Amino acid sequence: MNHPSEPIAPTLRGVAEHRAAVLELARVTGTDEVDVGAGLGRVLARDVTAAGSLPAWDSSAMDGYAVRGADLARSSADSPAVLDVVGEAAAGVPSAVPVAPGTAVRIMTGAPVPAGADAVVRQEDVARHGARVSIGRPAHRGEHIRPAGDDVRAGERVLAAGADLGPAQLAAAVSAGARSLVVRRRPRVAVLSTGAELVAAGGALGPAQIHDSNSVLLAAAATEAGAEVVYRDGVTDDVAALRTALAELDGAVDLVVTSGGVSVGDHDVVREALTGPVSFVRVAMQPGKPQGSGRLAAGTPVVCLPGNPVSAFVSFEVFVRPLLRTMLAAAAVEQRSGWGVADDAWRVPADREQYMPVRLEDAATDLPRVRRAVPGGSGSHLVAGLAAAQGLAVVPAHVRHVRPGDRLRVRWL
Ligand SMILES: Nc1nc2c(c(=O)[nH]1)N[C@H]1C(S)=C(S)[C@@H](COP(=O)(O)OP(=O)(O)OC[C@H]3O[C@@H](n4cnc5c(N)ncnc54)[C@H](O)[C@@H]3O)O[C@H]1N2
Ligand code: MOO
Repeated sequence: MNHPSEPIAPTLRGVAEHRAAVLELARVTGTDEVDVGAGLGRVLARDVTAAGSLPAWDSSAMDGYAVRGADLARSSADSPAVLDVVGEAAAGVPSAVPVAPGTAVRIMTGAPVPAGADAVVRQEDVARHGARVSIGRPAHRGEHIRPAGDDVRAGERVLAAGADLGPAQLAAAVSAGARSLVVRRRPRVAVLSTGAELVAAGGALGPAQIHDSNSVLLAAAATEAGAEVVYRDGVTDDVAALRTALAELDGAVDLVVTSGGVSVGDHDVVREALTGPVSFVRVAMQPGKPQGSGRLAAGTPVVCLPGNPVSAFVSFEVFVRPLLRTMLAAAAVEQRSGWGVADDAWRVPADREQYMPVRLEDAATDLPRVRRAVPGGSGSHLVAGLAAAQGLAVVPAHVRHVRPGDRLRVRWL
Protein backbone atom coordinates (compact mmCIF):
# COMPACT_ATOMS: atom_id res chain seq x y z
CA MET A 1 0.00 0.00 0.00
CA ASN A 2 1.22 3.51 -0.75
CA HIS A 3 1.17 5.98 2.07
CA PRO A 4 1.49 9.65 1.16
CA SER A 5 4.54 11.00 2.89
CA GLU A 6 2.99 14.12 4.35
CA PRO A 7 -0.49 14.93 5.63
CA ILE A 8 -2.34 17.76 3.88
CA ALA A 9 -2.84 20.86 6.02
CA PRO A 10 -6.33 20.67 7.52
CA THR A 11 -7.14 24.33 6.88
CA LEU A 12 -8.69 25.35 3.59
CA ARG A 13 -6.72 27.61 1.26
CA GLY A 14 -8.73 30.35 -0.49
CA VAL A 15 -9.36 30.02 -4.22
CA ALA A 16 -7.56 33.30 -4.96
CA GLU A 17 -4.55 32.24 -2.91
CA HIS A 18 -4.24 28.93 -4.73
CA ARG A 19 -4.75 30.63 -8.08
CA ALA A 20 -1.90 33.01 -7.23
CA ALA A 21 0.33 30.04 -6.28
CA VAL A 22 -0.44 28.37 -9.61
CA LEU A 23 0.11 31.57 -11.62
CA GLU A 24 3.51 31.99 -9.98
CA LEU A 25 4.58 28.95 -12.00
CA ALA A 26 4.07 30.81 -15.28
CA ARG A 27 6.99 31.66 -17.56
CA VAL A 28 5.97 33.47 -20.70
CA THR A 29 6.76 31.36 -23.76
CA GLY A 30 8.94 32.51 -26.65
CA THR A 31 7.64 33.59 -30.01
CA ASP A 32 6.87 32.10 -33.42
CA GLU A 33 6.41 33.96 -36.68
CA VAL A 34 3.43 32.64 -38.61
CA ASP A 35 1.81 33.49 -41.90
CA VAL A 36 -1.12 35.78 -41.20
CA GLY A 37 -3.43 33.16 -42.73
CA ALA A 38 -2.28 30.66 -40.11
CA GLY A 39 -2.75 32.94 -37.12
CA LEU A 40 -6.19 31.79 -36.01
CA GLY A 41 -6.32 30.94 -32.31
CA ARG A 42 -2.85 32.28 -31.56
CA VAL A 43 -1.98 35.10 -29.14
CA LEU A 44 -0.23 38.08 -30.68
CA ALA A 45 3.24 38.78 -29.25
CA ARG A 46 4.10 41.99 -31.12
CA ASP A 47 1.85 44.97 -31.90
CA VAL A 48 0.62 45.32 -35.47
CA THR A 49 0.75 48.88 -36.84
CA ALA A 50 -0.79 50.15 -40.04
CA ALA A 51 1.67 50.42 -42.92
CA GLY A 52 -0.62 53.02 -44.50
CA SER A 53 -3.87 54.79 -43.75
CA LEU A 54 -7.15 52.90 -44.11
CA PRO A 55 -8.81 53.75 -46.36
CA ALA A 56 -5.64 54.82 -48.16
CA TRP A 57 -7.51 57.50 -50.14
CA ASP A 58 -10.83 59.36 -50.08
CA SER A 59 -13.01 56.63 -51.50
CA SER A 60 -16.56 56.31 -52.68
CA ALA A 61 -19.07 54.54 -50.44
CA MET A 62 -21.59 54.16 -53.29
CA ASP A 63 -21.93 53.45 -56.99
CA GLY A 64 -22.86 56.79 -58.56
CA TYR A 65 -21.25 60.02 -59.73
CA ALA A 66 -18.44 62.10 -58.24
CA VAL A 67 -19.46 65.75 -58.35
CA ARG A 68 -18.65 69.23 -57.07
CA GLY A 69 -21.28 70.15 -54.50
CA ALA A 70 -21.20 73.77 -55.67
CA ASP A 71 -22.60 72.63 -59.06
CA LEU A 72 -25.70 71.22 -57.33
CA ALA A 73 -26.27 74.05 -54.83
CA ARG A 74 -29.45 75.26 -56.52
CA SER A 75 -30.64 72.01 -58.12
CA SER A 76 -34.10 70.67 -57.33
CA ALA A 77 -36.53 68.14 -58.81
CA ASP A 78 -38.06 70.97 -60.90
CA SER A 79 -34.73 72.43 -61.90
CA PRO A 80 -32.06 69.69 -61.95
CA ALA A 81 -28.38 70.42 -62.56
CA VAL A 82 -27.03 68.89 -65.78
CA LEU A 83 -23.38 67.75 -65.75
CA ASP A 84 -21.09 66.27 -68.43
CA VAL A 85 -19.75 62.81 -67.55
CA VAL A 86 -16.05 63.11 -68.35
CA GLY A 87 -14.56 59.91 -66.98
CA GLU A 88 -14.89 56.81 -64.86
CA ALA A 89 -13.35 55.64 -61.58
CA ALA A 90 -13.62 52.00 -60.51
CA ALA A 91 -12.17 50.11 -57.54
CA GLY A 92 -8.55 49.58 -58.56
CA VAL A 93 -8.78 51.97 -61.55
CA PRO A 94 -8.72 55.67 -60.65
CA SER A 95 -10.16 58.34 -62.93
CA ALA A 96 -7.66 59.80 -65.38
CA VAL A 97 -9.41 63.16 -65.26
CA PRO A 98 -10.41 65.47 -62.43
CA VAL A 99 -13.92 66.78 -61.84
CA ALA A 100 -13.95 70.32 -63.25
CA PRO A 101 -16.91 72.71 -62.73
CA GLY A 102 -19.95 71.48 -64.66
CA THR A 103 -18.69 67.90 -64.91
CA ALA A 104 -19.07 64.57 -63.12
CA VAL A 105 -17.14 61.30 -63.10
CA ARG A 106 -18.90 57.94 -63.04
CA ILE A 107 -17.65 56.23 -59.85
CA MET A 108 -17.94 52.77 -58.27
CA THR A 109 -17.87 51.78 -54.60
CA GLY A 110 -14.30 51.72 -53.28
CA ALA A 111 -12.83 53.82 -56.10
CA PRO A 112 -10.67 56.86 -55.29
CA VAL A 113 -12.65 60.09 -55.44
CA PRO A 114 -11.17 62.13 -58.33
CA ALA A 115 -9.51 65.48 -57.71
CA GLY A 116 -12.01 68.33 -57.69
CA ALA A 117 -14.97 66.24 -56.49
CA ASP A 118 -16.28 66.73 -52.96
CA ALA A 119 -19.38 64.52 -53.00
CA VAL A 120 -20.76 61.35 -54.53
CA VAL A 121 -24.39 61.18 -55.64
CA ARG A 122 -25.89 57.68 -55.67
CA GLN A 123 -26.90 56.50 -59.10
CA GLU A 124 -30.50 56.03 -57.85
CA ASP A 125 -30.65 59.86 -57.50
CA VAL A 126 -29.35 60.54 -61.00
CA ALA A 127 -30.90 60.39 -64.46
CA ARG A 128 -28.39 59.49 -67.17
CA HIS A 129 -28.84 60.82 -70.69
CA GLY A 130 -25.98 59.63 -72.90
CA ALA A 131 -22.84 61.52 -71.83
CA ARG A 132 -24.76 63.67 -69.34
CA VAL A 133 -26.46 63.29 -66.00
CA SER A 134 -29.16 65.37 -64.44
CA ILE A 135 -29.33 65.56 -60.68
CA GLY A 136 -32.43 67.04 -59.04
CA ARG A 137 -31.10 67.58 -55.54
CA PRO A 138 -28.14 69.23 -53.80
CA ALA A 139 -25.25 67.17 -52.33
CA HIS A 140 -23.53 68.09 -49.10
CA ARG A 141 -19.76 68.20 -48.86
CA GLY A 142 -18.33 64.74 -48.19
CA GLU A 143 -21.58 62.92 -48.99
CA HIS A 144 -20.91 59.18 -49.57
CA ILE A 145 -17.14 59.76 -49.34
CA ARG A 146 -15.07 57.71 -46.90
CA PRO A 147 -12.18 59.97 -45.96
CA ALA A 148 -8.61 58.63 -46.05
CA GLY A 149 -7.62 57.40 -42.57
CA ASP A 150 -11.27 57.10 -41.45
CA ASP A 151 -10.54 53.60 -40.07
CA VAL A 152 -6.90 53.97 -39.04
CA ARG A 153 -3.99 56.30 -39.86
CA ALA A 154 -0.57 55.19 -41.06
CA GLY A 155 1.60 54.14 -38.11
CA GLU A 156 -1.30 53.70 -35.69
CA ARG A 157 -1.62 50.47 -33.71
CA VAL A 158 -4.19 48.14 -35.16
CA LEU A 159 -3.66 45.20 -32.79
CA ALA A 160 -1.91 45.12 -29.43
CA ALA A 161 0.37 42.34 -28.19
CA GLY A 162 -1.74 39.99 -26.10
CA ALA A 163 -4.68 40.02 -28.49
CA ASP A 164 -6.42 36.75 -29.26
CA LEU A 165 -6.37 36.27 -32.99
CA GLY A 166 -9.80 35.53 -34.40
CA PRO A 167 -11.19 36.22 -37.88
CA ALA A 168 -11.70 39.95 -37.25
CA GLN A 169 -8.19 40.47 -35.86
CA LEU A 170 -6.63 38.61 -38.80
CA ALA A 171 -8.60 40.76 -41.28
CA ALA A 172 -7.40 43.90 -39.50
CA ALA A 173 -3.79 42.67 -39.67
CA VAL A 174 -4.01 41.89 -43.38
CA SER A 175 -5.58 45.28 -44.11
CA ALA A 176 -2.79 46.94 -42.13
CA GLY A 177 -0.31 45.35 -44.51
CA ALA A 178 0.90 42.38 -42.44
CA ARG A 179 2.10 39.25 -44.20
CA SER A 180 3.20 37.42 -41.06
CA LEU A 181 2.59 37.86 -37.35
CA VAL A 182 4.76 37.38 -34.29
CA VAL A 183 2.77 35.20 -31.91
CA ARG A 184 3.45 33.39 -28.65
CA ARG A 185 4.71 29.86 -28.93
CA ARG A 186 2.00 27.52 -27.72
CA PRO A 187 2.92 26.14 -24.28
CA ARG A 188 3.78 22.44 -24.64
CA VAL A 189 1.58 20.55 -22.23
CA ALA A 190 1.62 16.95 -21.00
CA VAL A 191 -1.57 15.48 -19.56
CA LEU A 192 -1.27 12.47 -17.31
CA SER A 193 -4.24 10.78 -15.71
CA THR A 194 -3.73 8.33 -12.92
CA GLY A 195 -5.81 5.48 -11.60
CA ALA A 196 -5.77 1.67 -11.78
CA GLU A 197 -9.43 1.74 -12.86
CA LEU A 198 -8.77 3.67 -16.09
CA VAL A 199 -9.14 2.25 -19.59
CA ALA A 200 -8.44 4.33 -22.70
CA ALA A 201 -11.43 5.61 -24.69
CA GLY A 202 -13.49 2.82 -26.22
CA GLY A 203 -11.49 0.01 -24.57
CA ALA A 204 -13.25 -3.02 -23.11
CA LEU A 205 -14.00 -2.54 -19.42
CA GLY A 206 -13.14 -5.13 -16.79
CA PRO A 207 -14.80 -5.25 -13.37
CA ALA A 208 -14.80 -1.82 -11.66
CA GLN A 209 -13.04 -0.17 -14.59
CA ILE A 210 -14.08 3.11 -16.23
CA HIS A 211 -13.06 4.99 -19.34
CA ASP A 212 -10.39 7.63 -18.84
CA SER A 213 -12.36 10.76 -19.73
CA ASN A 214 -10.09 13.19 -17.88
CA SER A 215 -7.08 12.90 -20.14
CA VAL A 216 -9.27 13.72 -23.15
CA LEU A 217 -11.07 16.47 -21.21
CA LEU A 218 -7.88 18.14 -20.03
CA ALA A 219 -6.06 17.79 -23.34
CA ALA A 220 -9.03 19.34 -25.17
CA ALA A 221 -9.32 22.14 -22.62
CA ALA A 222 -5.60 22.89 -22.87
CA THR A 223 -5.74 22.95 -26.66
CA GLU A 224 -8.73 25.27 -26.54
CA ALA A 225 -6.83 27.56 -24.16
CA GLY A 226 -3.98 27.87 -26.70
CA ALA A 227 -1.60 25.06 -25.69
CA GLU A 228 -0.05 22.31 -27.77
CA VAL A 229 -0.67 18.99 -26.07
CA VAL A 230 2.42 16.94 -26.79
CA TYR A 231 1.71 14.03 -24.48
CA ARG A 232 -1.46 12.45 -23.16
CA ASP A 233 -1.55 9.19 -21.32
CA GLY A 234 -2.92 7.32 -18.36
CA VAL A 235 -0.74 5.62 -15.80
CA THR A 236 -1.85 3.05 -13.25
CA ASP A 237 -1.56 3.47 -9.53
CA ASP A 238 2.13 2.69 -9.74
CA VAL A 239 4.42 5.25 -8.15
CA ALA A 240 7.54 4.07 -9.98
CA ALA A 241 5.80 4.26 -13.39
CA LEU A 242 4.54 7.75 -12.59
CA ARG A 243 7.99 8.90 -11.44
CA THR A 244 9.51 7.57 -14.68
CA ALA A 245 6.89 9.33 -16.80
CA LEU A 246 7.39 12.60 -14.92
CA ALA A 247 11.19 12.41 -15.16
CA GLU A 248 10.94 12.01 -18.94
CA LEU A 249 8.62 14.99 -19.22
CA ASP A 250 10.61 17.24 -16.89
CA GLY A 251 12.42 19.81 -19.03
CA ALA A 252 10.76 18.58 -22.24
CA VAL A 253 7.44 20.38 -21.75
CA ASP A 254 6.25 23.71 -20.37
CA LEU A 255 3.61 22.24 -18.07
CA VAL A 256 2.51 18.88 -16.72
CA VAL A 257 -1.13 18.50 -15.68
CA THR A 258 -2.09 15.41 -13.73
CA SER A 259 -5.51 14.13 -12.78
CA GLY A 260 -6.41 11.94 -9.83
CA GLY A 261 -4.52 10.62 -6.86
CA VAL A 262 -4.44 13.84 -4.85
CA SER A 263 -6.78 13.10 -1.97
CA VAL A 264 -6.17 11.01 1.12
CA GLY A 265 -6.77 7.45 -0.08
CA ASP A 266 -4.31 4.58 0.13
CA HIS A 267 -3.62 4.64 -3.62
CA ASP A 268 -3.20 8.36 -4.12
CA VAL A 269 -0.19 7.92 -6.35
CA VAL A 270 0.31 11.56 -7.35
CA ARG A 271 0.71 12.64 -3.76
CA GLU A 272 3.01 9.74 -3.12
CA ALA A 273 5.23 10.52 -6.11
CA LEU A 274 5.27 14.30 -5.81
CA THR A 275 5.02 15.31 -2.16
CA GLY A 276 7.98 17.60 -1.66
CA PRO A 277 8.32 19.37 -5.00
CA VAL A 278 4.56 19.82 -5.08
CA SER A 279 2.43 21.37 -2.33
CA PHE A 280 -0.81 19.52 -1.81
CA VAL A 281 -3.57 21.62 -0.33
CA ARG A 282 -7.30 21.71 0.26
CA VAL A 283 -8.90 24.65 -1.49
CA ALA A 284 -12.13 26.24 -0.30
CA MET A 285 -14.10 25.35 -3.39
CA GLN A 286 -16.66 22.78 -4.46
CA PRO A 287 -15.96 20.82 -6.53
CA GLY A 288 -12.17 20.83 -6.69
CA LYS A 289 -11.07 20.74 -3.05
CA PRO A 290 -7.86 18.68 -3.27
CA GLN A 291 -5.21 20.43 -5.38
CA GLY A 292 -1.46 20.42 -5.90
CA SER A 293 1.02 22.72 -7.58
CA GLY A 294 4.79 22.97 -7.79
CA ARG A 295 7.81 22.24 -9.96
CA LEU A 296 9.56 19.04 -11.00
CA ALA A 297 13.31 18.63 -10.37
CA ALA A 298 14.35 20.46 -13.56
CA GLY A 299 11.85 23.26 -12.94
CA THR A 300 8.91 22.17 -15.09
CA PRO A 301 5.66 23.41 -13.55
CA VAL A 302 3.19 20.74 -12.53
CA VAL A 303 -0.43 21.21 -11.54
CA CYS A 304 -2.20 18.28 -9.94
CA LEU A 305 -5.98 18.19 -10.27
CA PRO A 306 -8.49 15.97 -8.52
CA GLY A 307 -9.70 12.88 -10.37
CA ASN A 308 -13.44 13.40 -10.19
CA PRO A 309 -14.26 14.58 -13.71
CA VAL A 310 -16.31 17.66 -12.81
CA SER A 311 -13.67 18.60 -10.24
CA ALA A 312 -10.96 18.22 -12.88
CA PHE A 313 -12.92 20.37 -15.33
CA VAL A 314 -13.69 23.13 -12.82
CA SER A 315 -10.09 23.08 -11.56
CA PHE A 316 -8.81 23.45 -15.11
CA GLU A 317 -11.07 26.48 -15.66
CA VAL A 318 -10.15 28.16 -12.39
CA PHE A 319 -6.42 27.40 -12.23
CA VAL A 320 -4.93 25.87 -15.39
CA ARG A 321 -6.59 28.03 -18.02
CA PRO A 322 -5.35 31.25 -16.36
CA LEU A 323 -1.89 29.68 -16.04
CA LEU A 324 -1.75 28.86 -19.75
CA ARG A 325 -3.10 32.27 -20.67
CA THR A 326 -0.45 33.90 -18.47
CA MET A 327 2.24 31.80 -20.21
CA LEU A 328 0.85 33.15 -23.48
CA ALA A 329 0.93 36.73 -22.11
CA ALA A 330 -2.68 36.99 -23.26
CA ALA A 331 -4.45 40.27 -22.48
CA ALA A 332 -7.58 38.39 -21.39
CA VAL A 333 -6.52 35.79 -18.83
CA GLU A 334 -10.00 34.80 -17.68
CA GLN A 335 -13.01 33.43 -19.52
CA ARG A 336 -15.81 35.91 -20.11
CA SER A 337 -18.17 36.21 -17.17
CA GLY A 338 -21.37 38.08 -16.49
CA TRP A 339 -24.44 38.19 -14.30
CA GLY A 340 -27.30 35.76 -14.45
CA VAL A 341 -30.38 35.30 -12.31
CA ALA A 342 -31.22 31.96 -10.72
CA ASP A 343 -34.36 30.26 -11.99
CA ASP A 344 -33.61 27.37 -9.66
CA ALA A 345 -32.81 26.60 -6.01
CA TRP A 346 -30.09 24.57 -4.37
CA ARG A 347 -28.10 24.22 -1.16
CA VAL A 348 -24.46 25.29 -1.08
CA PRO A 349 -21.83 23.54 1.10
CA ALA A 350 -20.52 25.61 4.00
CA ASP A 351 -17.33 27.63 3.65
CA ARG A 352 -16.57 26.67 0.05
CA GLU A 353 -16.95 28.75 -3.09
CA GLN A 354 -19.19 26.70 -5.32
CA TYR A 355 -18.81 26.31 -9.06
CA MET A 356 -22.18 25.12 -10.27
CA PRO A 357 -22.48 23.94 -13.88
CA VAL A 358 -25.44 25.87 -15.27
CA ARG A 359 -27.31 26.21 -18.50
CA LEU A 360 -29.10 29.21 -19.88
CA GLU A 361 -32.88 29.22 -19.73
CA ASP A 362 -33.27 32.47 -21.56
CA ALA A 363 -30.39 34.21 -23.26
CA ALA A 364 -32.46 36.98 -24.80
CA THR A 365 -32.55 39.26 -21.75
CA ASP A 366 -29.88 41.46 -20.18
CA LEU A 367 -29.88 39.22 -17.13
CA PRO A 368 -30.16 35.66 -18.44
CA ARG A 369 -31.99 33.12 -16.33
CA VAL A 370 -29.88 30.12 -15.42
CA ARG A 371 -30.62 26.67 -14.01
CA ARG A 372 -28.39 23.85 -12.82
CA ALA A 373 -27.20 21.99 -15.90
CA VAL A 374 -28.47 18.74 -14.36
CA PRO A 375 -30.61 18.10 -11.26
CA GLY A 376 -27.57 16.61 -9.50
CA GLY A 377 -25.95 20.04 -9.59
CA SER A 378 -22.24 20.20 -8.95
CA GLY A 379 -21.80 16.52 -8.01
CA SER A 380 -18.21 15.92 -8.99
CA HIS A 381 -18.92 12.55 -10.69
CA LEU A 382 -21.61 13.87 -13.09
CA VAL A 383 -19.46 13.78 -16.22
CA ALA A 384 -22.29 13.07 -18.65
CA GLY A 385 -24.33 15.91 -17.17
CA LEU A 386 -21.39 18.27 -17.53
CA ALA A 387 -21.97 18.16 -21.27
CA ALA A 388 -25.12 20.26 -20.76
CA ALA A 389 -23.25 23.07 -18.97
CA GLN A 390 -22.93 26.44 -20.67
CA GLY A 391 -21.40 28.21 -17.72
CA LEU A 392 -20.21 27.87 -14.14
CA ALA A 393 -22.16 29.91 -11.60
CA VAL A 394 -19.76 31.05 -8.90
CA VAL A 395 -21.52 31.09 -5.53
CA PRO A 396 -19.53 32.85 -2.77
CA ALA A 397 -18.43 30.81 0.25
CA HIS A 398 -20.74 32.64 2.69
CA VAL A 399 -23.92 31.77 0.75
CA ARG A 400 -25.74 28.66 1.96
CA HIS A 401 -28.78 28.63 -0.33
CA VAL A 402 -29.39 29.80 -3.86
CA ARG A 403 -33.00 30.79 -4.41
CA PRO A 404 -34.98 31.80 -7.50
CA GLY A 405 -34.29 35.46 -8.30
CA ASP A 406 -30.80 35.50 -6.76
CA ARG A 407 -28.17 37.20 -8.89
CA LEU A 408 -25.30 34.89 -9.79
CA ARG A 409 -21.90 35.56 -11.28
CA VAL A 410 -21.49 33.15 -14.22
CA ARG A 411 -18.25 32.25 -15.99
CA TRP A 412 -19.35 31.37 -19.50
CA LEU A 413 -17.82 28.29 -21.04
N1 LIG B 1 -11.61 10.73 3.04
C1 LIG B 1 -11.66 11.62 2.07
N2 LIG B 1 -11.93 11.17 0.84
C2 LIG B 1 -11.98 12.06 -0.18
C3 LIG B 1 -11.80 13.44 0.08
C4 LIG B 1 -11.52 13.85 1.39
O1 LIG B 1 -11.33 15.03 1.68
N3 LIG B 1 -11.44 12.89 2.34
N4 LIG B 1 -11.93 14.31 -0.95
C5 LIG B 1 -12.84 13.89 -2.00
C6 LIG B 1 -12.82 14.84 -3.08
S1 LIG B 1 -13.56 16.30 -2.76
C7 LIG B 1 -12.32 14.54 -4.30
S2 LIG B 1 -12.45 15.66 -5.56
C8 LIG B 1 -11.68 13.27 -4.58
C9 LIG B 1 -10.36 13.48 -5.30
O2 LIG B 1 -9.68 12.33 -5.30
P1 LIG B 1 -8.43 12.01 -6.20
O3 LIG B 1 -7.92 13.19 -6.87
O4 LIG B 1 -7.51 11.24 -5.39
O5 LIG B 1 -9.08 11.17 -7.37
P2 LIG B 1 -9.24 9.62 -7.50
O6 LIG B 1 -9.46 9.02 -6.17
O7 LIG B 1 -8.16 9.13 -8.33
O8 LIG B 1 -10.59 9.58 -8.31
C10 LIG B 1 -11.78 10.14 -7.85
C11 LIG B 1 -12.92 9.68 -8.74
O9 LIG B 1 -12.72 10.15 -10.07
C12 LIG B 1 -12.63 9.07 -10.99
N5 LIG B 1 -11.57 9.35 -11.95
C13 LIG B 1 -10.27 9.47 -11.65
N6 LIG B 1 -9.55 9.68 -12.75
C14 LIG B 1 -10.42 9.67 -13.79
C15 LIG B 1 -10.27 9.81 -15.18
N7 LIG B 1 -9.07 10.02 -15.73
N8 LIG B 1 -11.36 9.77 -15.96
C16 LIG B 1 -12.57 9.56 -15.40
N9 LIG B 1 -12.78 9.42 -14.07
C17 LIG B 1 -11.72 9.46 -13.28
C18 LIG B 1 -12.27 7.89 -10.13
O10 LIG B 1 -12.63 6.68 -10.72
C19 LIG B 1 -13.02 8.18 -8.85
O11 LIG B 1 -14.37 7.82 -9.00
O12 LIG B 1 -11.45 12.55 -3.39
C20 LIG B 1 -12.56 12.51 -2.51
N10 LIG B 1 -12.27 11.63 -1.43
O1 MOO C 1 -13.98 18.84 -4.05
MO1 MOO C 1 -14.29 17.28 -4.74
O2 MOO C 1 -13.61 18.07 -6.05
O3 MOO C 1 -15.92 17.85 -4.50
O4 MOO C 1 -15.31 16.27 -5.61
